[in-house]
Amino acid sequence: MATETINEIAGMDAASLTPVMRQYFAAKQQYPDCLMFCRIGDFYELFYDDAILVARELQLTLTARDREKKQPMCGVPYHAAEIYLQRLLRKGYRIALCEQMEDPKTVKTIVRREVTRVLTPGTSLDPSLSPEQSNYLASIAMIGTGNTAKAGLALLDLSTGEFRATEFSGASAWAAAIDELGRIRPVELVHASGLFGPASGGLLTAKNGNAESSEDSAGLEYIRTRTPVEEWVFTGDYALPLLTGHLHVHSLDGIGMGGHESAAIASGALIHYMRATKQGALEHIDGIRYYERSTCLELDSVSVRNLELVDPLFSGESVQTTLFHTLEACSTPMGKRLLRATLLRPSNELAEINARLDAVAEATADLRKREGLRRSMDGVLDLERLLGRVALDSAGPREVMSLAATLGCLPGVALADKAFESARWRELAAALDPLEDLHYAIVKTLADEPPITFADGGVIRAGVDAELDELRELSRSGRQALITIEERERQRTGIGSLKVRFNSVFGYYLEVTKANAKSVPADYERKQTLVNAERFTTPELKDYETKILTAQERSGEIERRIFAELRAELLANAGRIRETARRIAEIDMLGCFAHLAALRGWTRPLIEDSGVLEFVQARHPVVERRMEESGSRRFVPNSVHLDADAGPAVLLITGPNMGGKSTYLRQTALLVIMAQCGCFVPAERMTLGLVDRIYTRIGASDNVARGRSTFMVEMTETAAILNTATARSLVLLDEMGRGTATYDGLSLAWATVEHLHDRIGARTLFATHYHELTMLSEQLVRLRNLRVTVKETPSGIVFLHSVEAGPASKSYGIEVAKLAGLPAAVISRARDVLKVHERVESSALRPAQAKEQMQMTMFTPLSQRIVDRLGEVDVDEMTPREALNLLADLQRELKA
Ligand SMILES: Nc1ncnc2c1ncn2[C@@H]1O[C@H](COP(=O)(O)OP(=O)(O)OP(=O)(O)O)[C@@H](O)[C@H]1O
Repeated sequence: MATETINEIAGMDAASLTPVMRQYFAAKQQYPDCLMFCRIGDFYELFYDDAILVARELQLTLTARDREKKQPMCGVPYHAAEIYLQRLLRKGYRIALCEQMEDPKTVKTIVRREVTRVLTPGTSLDPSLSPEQSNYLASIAMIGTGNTAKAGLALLDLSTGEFRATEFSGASAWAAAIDELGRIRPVELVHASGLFGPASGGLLTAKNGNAESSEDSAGLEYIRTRTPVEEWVFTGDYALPLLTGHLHVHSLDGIGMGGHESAAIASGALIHYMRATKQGALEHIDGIRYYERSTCLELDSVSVRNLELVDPLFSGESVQTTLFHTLEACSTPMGKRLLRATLLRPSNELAEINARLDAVAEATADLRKREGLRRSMDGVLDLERLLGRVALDSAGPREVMSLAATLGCLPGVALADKAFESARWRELAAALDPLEDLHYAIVKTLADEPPITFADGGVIRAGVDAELDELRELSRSGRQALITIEERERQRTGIGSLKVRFNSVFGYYLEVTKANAKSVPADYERKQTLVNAERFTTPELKDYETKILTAQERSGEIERRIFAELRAELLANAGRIRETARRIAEIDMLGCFAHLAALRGWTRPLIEDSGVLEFVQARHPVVERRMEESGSRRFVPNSVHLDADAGPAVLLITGPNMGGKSTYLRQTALLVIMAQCGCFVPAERMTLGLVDRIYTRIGASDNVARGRSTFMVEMTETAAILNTATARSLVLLDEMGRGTATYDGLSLAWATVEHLHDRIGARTLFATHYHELTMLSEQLVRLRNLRVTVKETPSGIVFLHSVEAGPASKSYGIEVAKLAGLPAAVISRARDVLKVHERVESSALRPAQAKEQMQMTMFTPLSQRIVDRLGEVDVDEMTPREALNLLADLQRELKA
């Protein structure tokens, strides 16, 4: 199969190409980064490299346009194209649709073709998107360097019209922006072409999602498509007026972005990109929100992943391990999305958190009002996405009617909300615009059950437009007249089976069977002859046909016009609709928190501005729920007591593998996040001094796939913590240092704990298998040792999962390995080796002797002699005294 590249072929003699191929190459040259879907008749065709690639990705048959098979080609039927396009977009490709701009029937030469739209992952609506997922298109703008650097981010979710931006300053601006992107995980990132590396290649060979990562772009590997655009798009002179012009304001101050130039440039660049990809009217992008990360509890992308807040740690795993799944009991898609966003950005403001908690407390305490509120949202559909579809002109009459159904629920929601007293409920009720005027505008215009499309008419309600009513009457009476004609003609001709019929090619006609053709009167004009029938028309029939068809055509036009007016009215109110959607989302999320609190008996956390972190009898919400669902053991509650100002600041947790150390760490972080979101918590009692940032270093993350060693990743993450944590942060370190030689790891862990304790003073939970670290409690006054407990039984150990004061005495690693099913011989040998190790460590042997003994032990196992002697004796022949003597003998040998 020929695999010439487009460039090679484009260099061919243009005269040797067919006109269609010339059009194809012209389009391809304009959009070289896109897969070119070229409309030819009833198919979209792809050629050359695009054809080869798409045939492979979509498992399509690759054919050829010419005999020598030098022009590979594949195609998808036009009517079924959507499904193929979505599959390619999900894989990160960009697609250009090159359409026929003329009706082939009306032109004699070749039809004109033009690219009418460019589809990219961030600019197309994926119908399979779940309600809670957002489909962010992002852009990043960098201005200045060093301490004066600013990194601006803009995010746009086309499906809802949500448009927001933020900015980071100083030497770490770039890293912070990349981290924010890692948390949000947009599907597509637009950037200036030279931003990520040499101007030639840019960040990545962004073409078709086959991105190559570079050091600079580490942290961006989750973004499927990265799109470089010309540098000038990201300049203030171009992007700022574009943004203010689009949003109809005079200055950045008008949209709350004064002083945030890099954020505004990133936002303007997104508007440019939307226009460049021909996304049509962008009316519903009518505002932008500037947000600050500092008003929230900061969670870096590593923690978001490690704690499985919204996605499971490894893609493809069940979502049941996520906090989002455990907390998701919202009634509306907007509520689900807000919950997800809130988990990623819990609040850091005391007043805000308490306002939410007050509202949740009130709704938790009153079952009747709470259920009333939740029931009022039963019929509420996705207001934001429906609006998005209206704006993109992809909403049909039925969808606009569902929008009306949702709007119809709003007064009920407002009423249910008004039943509550607390400030937040009142604010929400006061601000909730029930949009009754828009509801009325839709229901008074559209029929109760409109058809899906305009083809059959009947979209617009009777009484809306006098001309439409008249035309409908005309076509109704016209149809009645046809029935009368049929009846009359049957009598006149004596042909009982004569029928008046219609088809789109011949219009109305009289049909008689062949057998009756001889009885047809002379004034019938023959239209068509079939095998069994003859079709005729008459001047009278032609007259009615014209009347009916003209009336139908005209009423179709009127229906479309009225629908377009309705759409324009809705779009003119897009801002109000979106604001309302935001309030509904908040009402829904608070109702969901109250529902969970009541259902699961969760308690209200006491939030204050202090260094305290105290949980009494707390449970891990996700693990507990999964245990309940599987009907397995009960979760064992545990307590935490930390006080960064005046009490213990570091908890050092030791204990066996599988003892519950990681669960204890994660549970602490999750409860802090829940509390700062305004949610009640699974604990008997909780007092929390506001946390500004949560840092986690838990287990190996999937960074290894990026080509960095586990140890390197661990140290990079630890460095980030030690460099940026504050006395108000919460630091969780799990098994730090295990990725390198024991003593190196131990020393690093030791120094890290000291640094956290002495210099930073952050509330810290440190789980470790280095028992040596427990000695730190003698030296560090604000460090406490905790241990997860186990019970030793004759058949092995039992995990109690309860956390107690004091260091663990043993690590039980070999017992856990035994439980895991390691062969008995390996377990027995490991026990021998361990004993020698322990003896060497505890004895006063000089290093040389110790080494010698270790080597001897490793290669000539002591136990072998004992095993051999045991093998030789015949137990049946021994007296009890002989057996005891042998046992004493063997023990002596072992101790020697
Ligand atoms: N408090 C608890 N109550 C009941 N089960 C628990 C509790 N804590 C942990 N578990 C269960 O014990 C298992 C091991 O927990 P975890 O991974 O936290 O142990 P670990 O001490 O961190 O182990 P390792 O040191 O090997 O990483 C998990 O399956 C968890 O479900």
